[in-house]
Amino acid sequence: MSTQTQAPAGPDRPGDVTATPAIEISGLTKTYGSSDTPSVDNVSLSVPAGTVFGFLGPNGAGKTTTIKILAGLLSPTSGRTRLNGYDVAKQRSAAMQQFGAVLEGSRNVYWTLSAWQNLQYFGRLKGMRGADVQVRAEELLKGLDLWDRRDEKVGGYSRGMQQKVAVATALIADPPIVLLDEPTLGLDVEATRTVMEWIRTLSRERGKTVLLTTHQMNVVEELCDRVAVIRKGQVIADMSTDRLLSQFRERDAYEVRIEGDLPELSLPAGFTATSAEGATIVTGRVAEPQEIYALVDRLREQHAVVQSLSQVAPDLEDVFMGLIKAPAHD
Ligand SMILES: Nc1ncnc2c1ncn2[C@@H]1O[C@H](COP(=O)(O)OP(=O)(O)OP(=O)(O)O)[C@@H](O)[C@H]1O
Repeated sequence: MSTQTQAPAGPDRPGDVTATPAIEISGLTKTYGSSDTPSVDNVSLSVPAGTVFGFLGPNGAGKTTTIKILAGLLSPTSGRTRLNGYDVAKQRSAAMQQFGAVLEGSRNVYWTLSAWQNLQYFGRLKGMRGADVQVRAEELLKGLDLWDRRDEKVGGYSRGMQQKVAVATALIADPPIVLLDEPTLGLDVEATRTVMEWIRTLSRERGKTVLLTTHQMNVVEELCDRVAVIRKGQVIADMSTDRLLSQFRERDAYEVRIEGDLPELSLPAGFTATSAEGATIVTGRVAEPQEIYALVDRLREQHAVVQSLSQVAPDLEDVFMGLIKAPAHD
């Protein structure tokens, strides 16, 4: 007689992080109410532990819906999501211990409480001991430059400070997975930098898995190891960030800055000139790098003084448009 081993109740292979993806989404579909069209349509993705994964797509593509399902805030119409091997629907309590989340509009923060009170409240809610919450809250508030204003109500903070409190709240219980929906939306340059440095530290030094959505190309470029692009609820690309960027660098535009106001310049097809504060900016796209040298020669023939030549990185909208024309996976 043979003995059958029961499948473990937790992750498929507990402790084996290489075998269990941190985030696993299989055939996920969500149709809201009586809508005919699914907002998330048979999405499957696997995010290895320790990765910063960019979940990208145009407005209304289905990113927030997917994150809300991962966070257990919405039920899918069909399909399955697992966090560190724990099924979000069937092993809810264990799955909820695996992540912290920053959702749109800092909804994981109480505005009438101070930053300190928010962290105490959410730490206790996550089952932490009071003494541990105090230590962790101090570490987070100091790290995010909020310590001096920890006793003020979050509602009175600037948008950047509120977002930093949202990040701190998500990290209070030191979860292995961090879900960040537009973590830098509406932040100024300095606050964006702080939040980005934190995300990088979380991944590189603390081994966390980060899934983030963003519309900012620099965030993708600087932080993400891998990206998936979703459009109309469907994944149209799932590849390394390097591959995504190299594919689109070829389509990059160039910008040549010329001394003086010279809108009458004769330019090759595809280039345009605009005046800008005592200078002229010539922009356009080239198929071959040599074309840019031909442009510069032509400008010099017209006695234009070239001050600078730079490549303009594509923005994410360009990337999405390119992917729609040429879907890609690797
Ligand atoms: N509560 C809801 N009820 C009905 N439809 C919804 C609801 N929430 C989202 N949707 C619809 O689902 C689709 C996907 O929305 P979702 O917010 O997930 O997109 P997104 O990719 O996060 O967009 P954005 O970048 O603008 O935040 C959209 O068509 C949206 O209108």
